[in-house]
Amino acid sequence: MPHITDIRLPVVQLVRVCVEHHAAAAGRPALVEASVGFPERSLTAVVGPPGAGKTALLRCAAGRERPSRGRVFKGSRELAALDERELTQLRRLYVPRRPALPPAHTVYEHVTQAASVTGRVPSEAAVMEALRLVGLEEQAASRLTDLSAEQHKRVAIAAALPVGPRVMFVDEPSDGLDDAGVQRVMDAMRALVERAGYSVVIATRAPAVAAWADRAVLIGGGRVVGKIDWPTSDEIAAELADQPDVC
Ligand SMILES: Nc1ncnc2c1ncn2[C@@H]1O[C@H](COP(=O)(O)OP(=O)(O)OP(=O)(O)O)[C@@H](O)[C@H]1O
Repeated sequence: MPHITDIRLPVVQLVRVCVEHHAAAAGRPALVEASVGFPERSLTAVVGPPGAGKTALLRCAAGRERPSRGRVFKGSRELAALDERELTQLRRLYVPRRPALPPAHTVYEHVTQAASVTGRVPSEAAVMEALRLVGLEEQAASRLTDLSAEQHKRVAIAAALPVGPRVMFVDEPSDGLDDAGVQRVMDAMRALVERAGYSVVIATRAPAVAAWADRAVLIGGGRVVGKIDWPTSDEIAAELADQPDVC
């Protein structure tokens, strides 16, 4: 079992992050003084109701959105100090709710091409290892059009693997999937943690999905309102229900 201790340096850390870009339209800031760290070799679920700020938090952590205030660190370095290549690497590690994949490509071609945007073409061994980690090595030659929504999610995760830091942000991994699909996607993420030492961060509305994680970070109304280690679905649901200002 992986251990979470607060003395380990987080792979990525947010310190009092505020996102106010759309505050006027939304009626409130997307994030308010959100502080959270994501330790290596761990699966963290950011969980809360619709509009709570989960996507904003993951996008800030992945360098896709610049906070209005506060700081984001990758290891000991602030994102603002990273060069463009390092930022591009980090941004690729965010997998959106519905990844758009080019239909004409095979799985192998897509992972190779997607990983090459940072300027380094991954070796065949690195691509096959990424596909093995997400359980798709036998689909390497399949066209993306022939795969299911669940397999698309795993391809999108694999495409982020061959280059870059060992951290991964997956927005709503269970969106649109049946129970078997959720199981396969979560198994793939658990493999990244256990077999490759990744810090995997997911955003989800569903306490039952968050219960797969080593730690649940509860978010409501743009604020981090709680953290539960080794959470159960019931504990998460109860804690969220107790929050007066959760959305
Ligand atoms: N481009 C935008 N324009 C206007 N408001 C926005 C925009 N992006 C985010 N928001 C607002 O910021 C807040 C947080 O949104 P965010 O998408 O981070 O929430 P979420 O918890 O991921 O929600 P969901 O579960 O529905 O994906 C919401 O109030 C949302 O309406």
